[in-house]
Amino acid sequence: MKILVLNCGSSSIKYKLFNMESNEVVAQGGVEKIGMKGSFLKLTLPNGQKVQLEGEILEHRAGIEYIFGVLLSEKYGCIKSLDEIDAVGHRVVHGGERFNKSVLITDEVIEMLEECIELAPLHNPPNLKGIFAIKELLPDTPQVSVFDTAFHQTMPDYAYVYGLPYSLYEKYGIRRYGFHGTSHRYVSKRACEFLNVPYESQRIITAHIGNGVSITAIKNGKSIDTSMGMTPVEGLMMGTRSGDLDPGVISYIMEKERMSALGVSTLLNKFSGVLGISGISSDMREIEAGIKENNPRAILAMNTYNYRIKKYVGAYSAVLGGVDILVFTGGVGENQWVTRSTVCENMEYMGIELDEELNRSVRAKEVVISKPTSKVKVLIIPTDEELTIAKDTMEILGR
Ligand SMILES: Nc1ncnc2c1ncn2[C@@H]1O[C@H](COP(=O)(O)OP(=O)(O)O)[C@@H](O)[C@H]1O
Ligand SMILES: CC(=O)OP(=O)(O)O
Ligand SMILES: [Mg+2]
Repeated sequence: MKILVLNCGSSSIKYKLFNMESNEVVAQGGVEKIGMKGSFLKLTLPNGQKVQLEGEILEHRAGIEYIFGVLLSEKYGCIKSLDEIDAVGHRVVHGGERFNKSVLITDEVIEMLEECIELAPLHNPPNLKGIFAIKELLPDTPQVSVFDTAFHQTMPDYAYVYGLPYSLYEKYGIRRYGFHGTSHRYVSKRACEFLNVPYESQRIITAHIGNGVSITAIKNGKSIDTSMGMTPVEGLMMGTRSGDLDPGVISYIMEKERMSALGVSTLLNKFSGVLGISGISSDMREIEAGIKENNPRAILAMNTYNYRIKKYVGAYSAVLGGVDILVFTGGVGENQWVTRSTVCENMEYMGIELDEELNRSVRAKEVVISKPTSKVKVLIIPTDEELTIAKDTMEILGR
């Protein structure tokens, strides 16, 4: 059985084609700069080599057609006919309160997804474009929607409600939803399998530290709190997103800089966080390079970034009543030892004892990085959102 997983963003479409019998990725890549000058498709060949193919890709449907062309091509292809694709699984960012698990996409589901657009105007419209394109191009192929928000629907009301007039929640659904749920679910379960402990009775903190950053408290297999909010800008500091901030600052900036709502949203989402503080880049590898050159703003960006993760670990330890497992994942969580080390520093009081030497020497693989005496097991678990989406898709189709 072959399942195509799509992650449609505003100007990009990432794809992976899985052979579910062997759990293998048979093709992967992405279209970038959709609707812009210089759009292209980048693919990774089975031998790891990367290939870039230029093409005029004006909108999402054309992007998916381009991907199909490559999947079928003699030179880079891996299938002979599109009929070999048994199902398509989509990453959908916002499922609001309507979806607490993955679903088969029907016309009724599409209507509900359209109702969620208001909550995620940046993310859901491109997700829907992908769904519509597949509906047209592969009308007989089942599609499944896997939501970033679904795993967090188990949060208690006191964790998700904001301190605003309750009517705003009733009127617009303004509350915490949380994101990266597919990743938090996958790595928390994987950690328990790896440690051979029952998922249903653990207190787990999962730190997804990538371009977007979020942290989740999981008790007895359920998300009970998470750092992202109604939108993915709340919580930890990220590559380009501010994370937590005094709400008073927003109206102040709008007034002082004569900024519109859209302007301030762009500022908080695209020009803040690590990029905003450092003035160098949103990419942690470049921040590390800046630190080597003693760039004070790179140092400040790194310190702020790590400090905030530590603060949330402490908060979620309180929320969970102690911690059994702490998981690091995402591009930074898997690769950057200094963040893991700083977060775990002086945490012996709550049972975290990191094996410093081991932590420095490992990256991007499943490994326990705490000392054998550590009460809290600290792990790196590389996330795999796409495989989780493919597995959900297969499960929903009852195969
Ligand atoms: N070797 C590394 N050392 C430090 N940071 C890294 C390394 N590799 C990747 N990263 C960081 O991971 C980020 C991307 O994380 P990832 O989880 O892949 O992002 P996305 O949210 O786009 O899926 C990059 O911006 C970079 O900061
Ligand atoms: C929802 C979200 O924050 O996703 P990403 O980290 O992929 O930007
Ligand atoms: Mg990611």
